[in-house]
Amino acid sequence: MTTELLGSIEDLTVTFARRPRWGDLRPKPFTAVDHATLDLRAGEITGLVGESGSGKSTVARALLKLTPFTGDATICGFDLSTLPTPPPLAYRRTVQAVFQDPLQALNPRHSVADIVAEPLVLHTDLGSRERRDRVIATLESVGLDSGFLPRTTRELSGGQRQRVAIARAIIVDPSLLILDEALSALDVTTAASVARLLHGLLRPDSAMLFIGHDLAMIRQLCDRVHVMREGRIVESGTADEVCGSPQHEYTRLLVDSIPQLLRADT
Ligand SMILES: Nc1ncnc2c1ncn2[C@@H]1O[C@H](COP(=O)(O)OP(=O)(O)OP(=O)(O)O)[C@@H](O)[C@H]1O
Repeated sequence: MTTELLGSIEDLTVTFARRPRWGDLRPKPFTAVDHATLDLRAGEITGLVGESGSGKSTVARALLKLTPFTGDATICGFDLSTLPTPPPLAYRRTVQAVFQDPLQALNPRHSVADIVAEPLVLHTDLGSRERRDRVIATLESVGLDSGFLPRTTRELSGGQRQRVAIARAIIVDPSLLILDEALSALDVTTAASVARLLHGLLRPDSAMLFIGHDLAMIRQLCDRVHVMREGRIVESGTADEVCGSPQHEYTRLLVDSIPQLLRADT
């Protein structure tokens, strides 16, 4: 089955200036992402997996226009190389992101109602009544009821906070949702239930980029997978291909580190 291409990223390269050793005065270029090429397809969750420091978050930051890059990237018709920084509202509505630590991303003094409604204030001209209805419906879609509206994020569990972060990201119907280690801080059961929720939230005309280091979770959740190592994508394929018969030695190491029970084809 061929699916519509929603994002096309070719030769994405991000270079930072870095002092190689303590005391070095001159920073040297360090390539965090090295000619990464990947597609994002409508109706699919694409996984980006690799060990810590392999460049996954830097790919996400480049797609959000938070870090400069070279190469070509077109997301939902937006050519990122010509898009200004910061990107226009239309792009920020189209591409939303959820990160690992919702406490950092969500204002701890604001109520859940205000946090989830904020993108509606920014991106739509809905009145307060419509906004409230939409917030309640979106909270329900992530498994939270209206009792959460007055609470602050400090009063929530990690899983509930991450659901609030997801509600805030999806309330404006983004075409691409980037999840950068969004489940990594959750316990296994909560992570599994949020993963099921994400699967249910995927629309046929939207895509998700799921970044993580847990290949077992990636296999359960994603349609396609790209494996990153030291800034390069070393292997790409369907989740079953990559996890079931890994071709690259590094992917084999990742697969071998998954407990047997999770690896078994079920
Ligand atoms: N602003 C920066 N300046 C210099 N180096 C950076 C910067 N941001 C990231 N790096 C480096 O780029 C490399 C890739 O970092 P990145 O955060 O993308 O890795 P990651 O795969 O997402 O890791 P993790 O799983 O731990 O989040 C790392 O070596 C990191 O130290």
